[in-house]
Amino acid sequence: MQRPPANTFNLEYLHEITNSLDEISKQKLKGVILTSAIPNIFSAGLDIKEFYKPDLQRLENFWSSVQDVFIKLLDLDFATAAAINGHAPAAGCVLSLSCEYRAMVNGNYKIGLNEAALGIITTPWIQAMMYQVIPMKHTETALTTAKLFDVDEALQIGLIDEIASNKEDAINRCKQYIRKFDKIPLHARALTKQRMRQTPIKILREQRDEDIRMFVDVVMNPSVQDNLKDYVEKLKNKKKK
Ligand SMILES: CC/C=C\C/C=C\C/C=C\CC/C=C/CC(=O)SCCNC(=O)CCNC(=O)[C@H](O)C(C)(C)COP(=O)(O)OP(=O)(O)OC[C@H]1O[C@@H](n2cnc3c(N)ncnc32)[C@H](O)[C@@H]1OP(=O)(O)O
Repeated sequence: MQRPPANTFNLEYLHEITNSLDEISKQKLKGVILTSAIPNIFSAGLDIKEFYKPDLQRLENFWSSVQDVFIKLLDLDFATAAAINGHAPAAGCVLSLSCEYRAMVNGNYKIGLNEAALGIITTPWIQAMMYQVIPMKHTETALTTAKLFDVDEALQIGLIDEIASNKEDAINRCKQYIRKFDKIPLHARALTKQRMRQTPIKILREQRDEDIRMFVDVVMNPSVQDNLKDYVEKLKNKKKK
């Protein structure tokens, strides 16, 4: 990912990602590694500008595009791994959860889902993605407390699989993970993966419209807009301090 300054997802970038995923799905690949070209930030999540004082039509398109990206990512036949070379809050964390394996670079980085702190409720398919990786009890506590984990904590609860010393090491660990499937029939691997992931995929496919309505309702809630206003200001003012 290379969308400075923080690899955030706006509508256009989501379309680019969808096109790339369509492209790679046609190729006979062993696996894909998601990482960031931006030092210290894997992804800062969704672009807050998309949902602060939004245009309604664009907001609906935006969430529908988020759904598209995750349906495609969860459903990829080949192995997926994330070399998390920096902060991965919110949708940055969800992106890594869509992969089968996560190596995170050691450093003063945070990963987790902090939406509740903004008054936002995570949707059922995202909750399912998290409790397929870490136990339900940890998921509930993490989501309700808007917990952002440091690297050691993330390893301890299983939110990441390994700690890497740097980006290259993280990528090498991802490659080693992908090589584990060299001798496994592709079809068997792909179907097993699909069945393991059927909960979030099924929710996403069957409840798309309801999910969009829920998202729009949450975002347009006046108290959420107030929270977002403060949050945007806080991010802007960070540099001035
Ligand atoms: C709100 C969603 C609404 C409804 C959802 C409902 C249901 C769905 C539930 C879950 C779905 C999945 C979740 C999605 C929600 C999100 O992803 S919301 C985004 C949440 N992200 C964050 O809270 C991260 C905010 N950023 C940071 O904490 C820091 O930037 C970070 C620790 C990542 C890096 O810190 P640092 O290295 O110091 O860099 P800066 O803070 O200086 O940032 C660099 C520039 O990037 C801009 N920026 C950072 N994050 C965002 C962002 N999310 N959107 C837009 N812009 C962002 C920042 O302003 C700086 O810009 P500048 O250089 O000043 O121009």
